Amino acid sequence: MSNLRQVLKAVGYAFGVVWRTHKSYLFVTVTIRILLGLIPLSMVWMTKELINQVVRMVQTGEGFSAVLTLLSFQMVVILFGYALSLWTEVNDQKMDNLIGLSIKKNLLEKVNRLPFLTFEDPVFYDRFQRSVESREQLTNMVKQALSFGTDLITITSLVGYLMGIHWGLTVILIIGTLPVLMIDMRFGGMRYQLMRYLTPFTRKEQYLSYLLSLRDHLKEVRLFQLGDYLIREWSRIFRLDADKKLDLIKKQSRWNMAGRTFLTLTYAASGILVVFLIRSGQVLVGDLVAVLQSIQNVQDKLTSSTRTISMFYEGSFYVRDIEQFLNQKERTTQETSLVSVDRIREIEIEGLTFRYPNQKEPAIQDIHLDIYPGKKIAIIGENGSGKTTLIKCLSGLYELDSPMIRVNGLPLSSVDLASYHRRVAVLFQDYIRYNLTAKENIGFGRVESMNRLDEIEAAAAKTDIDRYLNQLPEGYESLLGRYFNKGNELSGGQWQKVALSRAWFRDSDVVILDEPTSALDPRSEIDIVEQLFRSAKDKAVIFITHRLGASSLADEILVMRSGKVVERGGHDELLSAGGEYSRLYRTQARWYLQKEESIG
Ligand SMILES: Nc1ncnc2c1ncn2[C@@H]1O[C@H](COP(=O)(O)OP(=O)(O)OP(=O)(O)O)[C@@H](O)[C@H]1O
Repeated sequence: MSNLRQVLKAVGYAFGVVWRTHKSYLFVTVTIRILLGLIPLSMVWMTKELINQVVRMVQTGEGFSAVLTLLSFQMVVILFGYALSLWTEVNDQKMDNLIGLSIKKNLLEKVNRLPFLTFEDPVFYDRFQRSVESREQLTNMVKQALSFGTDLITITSLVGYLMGIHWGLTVILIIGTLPVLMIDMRFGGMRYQLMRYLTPFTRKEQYLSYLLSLRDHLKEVRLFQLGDYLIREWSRIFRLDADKKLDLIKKQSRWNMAGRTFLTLTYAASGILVVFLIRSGQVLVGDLVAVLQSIQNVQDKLTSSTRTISMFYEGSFYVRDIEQFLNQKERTTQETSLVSVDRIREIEIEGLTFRYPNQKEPAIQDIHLDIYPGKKIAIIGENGSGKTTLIKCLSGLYELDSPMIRVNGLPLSSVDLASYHRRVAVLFQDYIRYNLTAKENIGFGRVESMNRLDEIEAAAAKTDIDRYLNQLPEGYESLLGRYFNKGNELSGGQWQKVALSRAWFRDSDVVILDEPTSALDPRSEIDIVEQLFRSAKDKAVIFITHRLGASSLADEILVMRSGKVVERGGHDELLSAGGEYSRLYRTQARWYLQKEESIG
């Protein structure tokens, strides 16, 4: 009973999607299917009339024109049915497009509204993959439901005809079909469970084939000669996936064979019953052909309907996946109580502690920091000490329950994040190298002002990348990267300058940069950091760096270790304190001096 509820709910959901996307499609397609459903009965009736008419003609020598008329009718009905089937195909394709667009768009919009923390959990990616795959199931479900409706009309009309001949024929039909239905339902559920089990493997298989085929990955794969290893690993997973599916199909085939055998036996039983009816003179020869044709027709439709029901059952699990995905908790951006910020005057971080999902230890602990326009802050520390986590929290990527971050005196959780993000420019270590035009690469910093080429050029000039961009074949309209034809590849440092210009182009109060100069040559680094500080006089700048030459220009330096701030202060103050910062600074300075001496 609960299975039936689950199936009905899923079918209702699938139809709801079509109804919302295209009502007129449903009307057209339902009408066609009703007509298609009635065609088999009319064919059976015409066959019966034709045979009886031929028998009469042979007996009396008259009625040839009636035979011809019946034949012509049959021809018209056959052609009409064919035209309707073609029309259905076109309509089904339209529906595929509409549902595909609607579901994928809903999923992507949902992804866009999910809290960033959701993406830290691998289970999310499994669920997303299943939901995307469910799209096809949903389309199939609607198509199958409509064919099911057509089949039901055919079955009801033919069963009505058979009932008129003898009720026993219907009973035999039902007995023959039940086992087939049960087998199909059982395997529908098993197919879904298998797909669920295989999702992480399918994702790994896709990941390995990306490693083997994407240019950025391929460099390392080739040079470390990882090709054979990765292909072996990919084949292992592919085989595991394929073997499991094959096992299920083999098992299902055995059961289907048994079900089919039983069904064929019931067909023979129906035939015997009809022969008895002819012998007792209850039906004519024409009826015999029509009855056998009807039984075969109904059995075919019933077996395809059981497959449809099993597919509904399987599809209902997918619908549940989509529903669960779409019901995930979203970012709190829609609440009307959120306060919009036009300008960031101050950010206070007080006792900020943050733990990633499923992790025992917090990644950062008890951080205190005051940020205001004009202040330049450098964050340094060993790998994994929590620097990036701190700026992710500061950027509002993670929703924090307690008011550990306050913006203009308000907890970040009560600030409209979209308005906050408008006033913050962030550049992460793993920034995006958009394989789009140079104009877009920089313009994305303030997408609403993307047509202000003079400002884009000014942002490019700040990092000195304008000279390079200007000499490209189509200037700022040139494609960057080699992903598309006619793209222009940049060096690592040039990409970083483009990304920095993007951050520059953003009209922000706070600039947050995670190792913004890691790929730059020392000369460019000094120029850019000095330029940044000069032109961002009225902005707060927070930057992470491993190069202590750059940090020496900051007003306040935070030294992090194991998620905590272990030292803080100005460059001179920290140098004279003789702690971690001074040790690191002197080590780096000595290294450069030694290099200089050895060159000298
Ligand atoms: N998504 C995540 N899920 C779980 N743990 C994470 C995640 N991201 C980072 N961590 C852990 O949090 C800690 C701090 O990482 P974080 O990236 O903030 O360090 P970092 O100081 O920026 O390092 P680096 O200098 O190498 O960039 C590390 O121990 C890391 O393993």
